[in-house]
Amino acid sequence: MENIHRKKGNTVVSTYRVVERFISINGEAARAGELAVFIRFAGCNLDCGYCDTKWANEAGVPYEELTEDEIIDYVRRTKVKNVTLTGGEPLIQKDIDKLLLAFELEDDVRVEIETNGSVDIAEFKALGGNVSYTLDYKCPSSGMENDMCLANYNYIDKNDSVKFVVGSQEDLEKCFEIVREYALDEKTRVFISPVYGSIDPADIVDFMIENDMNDVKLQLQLHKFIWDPEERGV
Ligand SMILES: C[S@@+](CC[C@H](N)C(=O)[O-])C[C@H]1O[C@@H](n2cnc3c(N)ncnc32)[C@H](O)[C@@H]1O
Ligand SMILES: Nc1nc2[nH]cc(C(=O)O)c2c(=O)[nH]1
Ligand code: SF4
Ligand SMILES: [Mg+2]
Repeated sequence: MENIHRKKGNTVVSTYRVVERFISINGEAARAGELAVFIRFAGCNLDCGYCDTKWANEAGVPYEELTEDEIIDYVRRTKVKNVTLTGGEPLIQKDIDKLLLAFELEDDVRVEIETNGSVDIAEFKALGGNVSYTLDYKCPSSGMENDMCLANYNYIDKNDSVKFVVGSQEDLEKCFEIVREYALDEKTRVFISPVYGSIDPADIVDFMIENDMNDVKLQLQLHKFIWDPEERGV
């Protein structure tokens, strides 16, 4: 993303394009059901056919330009311990490494990054800290499968997750193949989630049973059951 800076005295500080920030329960992955504070950044390098947040990726989307201090101050004021950085694609935001380092000083918070699986996470993992990565594997129906950075499976651990958002039997078969090829169920948490409204979750369960997928979890996006699935800020 384009570099944006703001001056604070003589110091130039980075700013981040935030399209929405809100408190909710996390509807997805390892901390599903727990309170979380969300920071959603503008812009994405992919264009998944099913994306439920396309609006955040549009060129003219309104955004706030927030500094690290402003983001961290907001998170502190919420008193919520789980922070989800999402988008758009959080890991293509200019200076996101600086924001992650700033979060390291916050002892009480756990940061989760929802990332699309196309960005090499090695340099971010090397920063350490209280950060976990929820990495999508973009299945065939997303149209973005060729962009996956498979080297990421060398860096993930049990504090991270790989999520397969599936919309078809072909997606399920690809999920099975990738989990097996990279032994993902031994290295990390694995979630299978339906593309909302595109596949019956019961078909996912049948597939899991038929293929002895013991160490993966079906995950339905909780927020889409609690609120209108089109609603923002939840
Ligand atoms: C909107 S994306 C933003 C973060 C990042 N760009 C990514 O793709 O992981 C957050 C999560 O929502 C999932 N998602 C997007 N549209 C969806 C849909 N229609 N049904 C189910 N999950 C969806 C994505 O696969 C991803 O796991
Ligand atoms: N409640 C809620 N939980 C979420 N977990 C991941 C989300 C995302 O869009 O990345 C999300 C979201 O948009 N809402
Ligand atoms: S990578 Fe994430 S934000 Fe980007 S288009 Fe796909 S689902 Fe949407
Ligand atoms: Mg979402």
